[in-house]
Amino acid sequence: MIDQPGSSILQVKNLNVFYGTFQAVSNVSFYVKSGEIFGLLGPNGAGKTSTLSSVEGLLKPQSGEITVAGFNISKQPLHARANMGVQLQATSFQPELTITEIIKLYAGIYGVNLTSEKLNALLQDIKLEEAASKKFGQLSGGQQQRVSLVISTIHDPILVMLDEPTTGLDPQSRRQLWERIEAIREKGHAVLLTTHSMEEAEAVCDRIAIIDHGKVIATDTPQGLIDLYRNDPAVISASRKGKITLEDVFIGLTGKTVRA
Ligand SMILES: Nc1ncnc2c1ncn2[C@@H]1O[C@H](COP(=O)(O)OP(=O)(O)OP(=O)(O)O)[C@@H](O)[C@H]1O
Repeated sequence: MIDQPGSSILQVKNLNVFYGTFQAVSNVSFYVKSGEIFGLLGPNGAGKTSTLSSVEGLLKPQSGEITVAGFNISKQPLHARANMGVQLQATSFQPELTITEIIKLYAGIYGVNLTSEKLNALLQDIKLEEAASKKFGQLSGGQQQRVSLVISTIHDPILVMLDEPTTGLDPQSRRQLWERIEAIREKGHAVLLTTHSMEEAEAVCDRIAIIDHGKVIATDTPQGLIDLYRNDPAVISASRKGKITLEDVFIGLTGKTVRA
């Protein structure tokens, strides 16, 4: 049941994804409002990427309805996709191209008029102005992530989707990326991200959904989930430091077993 979607930019209703006979996503529903950062949390194999790929239109779900900015992803895919920005994996970019060439290439693909002032401002913003002529393949993982986020937001989409955006980043780069994600929220746009970091979920997400075995098992604000489950015996037994954290709630709800 979707409660109070309000001014939702993204609505996902009763999403079901199968790979052959295996059901990876089962009746998943959630919404993301304007000015909201929404996190999908779940153990390995829970169905987060399958959900994200369905929203991105890269995967055709067996059933369910997805609307982005009011456009149905299967009926009006071009309109829906024009309103979203997807952070691509570093391996999606041509390593021989320079940062400048890659940013210009994607600006062209998205039909964005990128003046040299705007390009310089973007490069300054991600602290890569001096590396502008470096080949993408020569950048560190963190630098590549920053370029990738710039590209996903170059056409100023109202929904930005990030699959584990800060994995492998040092604390400084992670903080900087969080600030960039928060700047998207401040514009009144929406962010859907996946993360394995409970710290990240608590630091930047306004609401989260915990997914396990393809199903949403809880949705609330991080603090709301802690308050709701703090007396749950499984959550208390997961607690390590005498106080209940979001990670304790996550382990309490999804179990201690490492997924195959
Ligand atoms: N192309 C595919 N063919 C068959 N099974 C798949 C395929 N893609 C994903 N799966 C399976 O679907 C389930 C959900 O995978 P998914 O990648 O959505 O999980 P996830 O929550 O993103 O996991 P992780 O945290 O490990 O990235 C897993 O059991 C996975 O093995």
